[in-house]
Amino acid sequence: MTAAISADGIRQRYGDVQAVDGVSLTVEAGEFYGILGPNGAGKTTTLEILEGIRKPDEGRIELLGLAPWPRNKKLLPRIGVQFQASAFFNKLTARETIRNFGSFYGVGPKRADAMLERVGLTESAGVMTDKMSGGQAQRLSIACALVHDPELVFLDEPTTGLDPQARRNLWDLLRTINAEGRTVVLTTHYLDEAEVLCDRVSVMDHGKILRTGAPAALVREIDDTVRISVESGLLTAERTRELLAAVGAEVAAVDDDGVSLSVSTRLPGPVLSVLAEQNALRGLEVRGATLEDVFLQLTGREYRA
Ligand SMILES: Nc1ncnc2c1ncn2[C@@H]1O[C@H](COP(=O)(O)OP(=O)(O)OP(=O)(O)O)[C@@H](O)[C@H]1O
Repeated sequence: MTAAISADGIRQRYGDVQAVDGVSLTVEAGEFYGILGPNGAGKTTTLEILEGIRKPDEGRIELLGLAPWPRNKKLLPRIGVQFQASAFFNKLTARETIRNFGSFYGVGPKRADAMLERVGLTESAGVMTDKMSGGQAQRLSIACALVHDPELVFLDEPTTGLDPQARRNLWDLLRTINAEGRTVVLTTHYLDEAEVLCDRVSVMDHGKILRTGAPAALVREIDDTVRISVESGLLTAERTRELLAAVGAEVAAVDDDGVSLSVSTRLPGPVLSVLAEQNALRGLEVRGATLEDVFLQLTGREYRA
């Protein structure tokens, strides 16, 4: 496969903050690629640099084989960038907005309206953008990014703030966009989103990419950690740690979020025995590792989006 994007040694500093600290990555053509990290990890800055919207302090980028900076007009029809919903003119309808975006690329009103239909907004075509729901606005912003049929699409946290149903609907749309052959690069702070959508994901924190791989492969790499949860309040995290240490149980982490007490371990047997002896099995759930555990292992702290 040909690389759609290759970036090497990107750095960006804002005053005292090293927002991007030596990022190198490759996105293959046709791939669904995710940059996953908590707020402030440096995802948006990285994305803007890859798109050619922002000049990095350092680093080399090739986008579809060309340098995106200084702004390369040849690239613009080939890439789609999802604008944040707030970038719309409030007093334009959805139809006027998509037609406007289409006109930037020489796309006529018929094709622009067809894109509105693609994202399920035909019935809301006459609604002013400031009267749209969060899900409708996100769909419109994706439609605007796709109106000129680009081969590479960048999406910056496209499902943030949506309710679960609206998120699932958007996931279906994004899968289709990718299945049609477009390369998709998405940033997200949702672990489940990265797990469900992405062929490969880069886990990012404090401006650095910590690991890149298929979500399932990243999870497998951390050696089958199992997460055992019981109701919070049965045992404190501290007491649990003491009890587990007393029997020599190997645990990666013990955490109490006020709802559940969770223990991550490679060897669930001794942990379950200790909890059973303490009569602390109410609400028991045992599940395999997820990207959350990958993040914990890579950073030593719980994932907080
Ligand atoms: N224009 C700016 N000026 C100064 N600091 C900035 C600017 N943009 C971002 N930062 C800082 O750089 C760091 C990375 O921000 P960035 O927006 O790239 O992260 P992010 O992972 O996309 O976070 P979020 O999910 O909150 O958008 C943060 O500490 C942020 O506060």
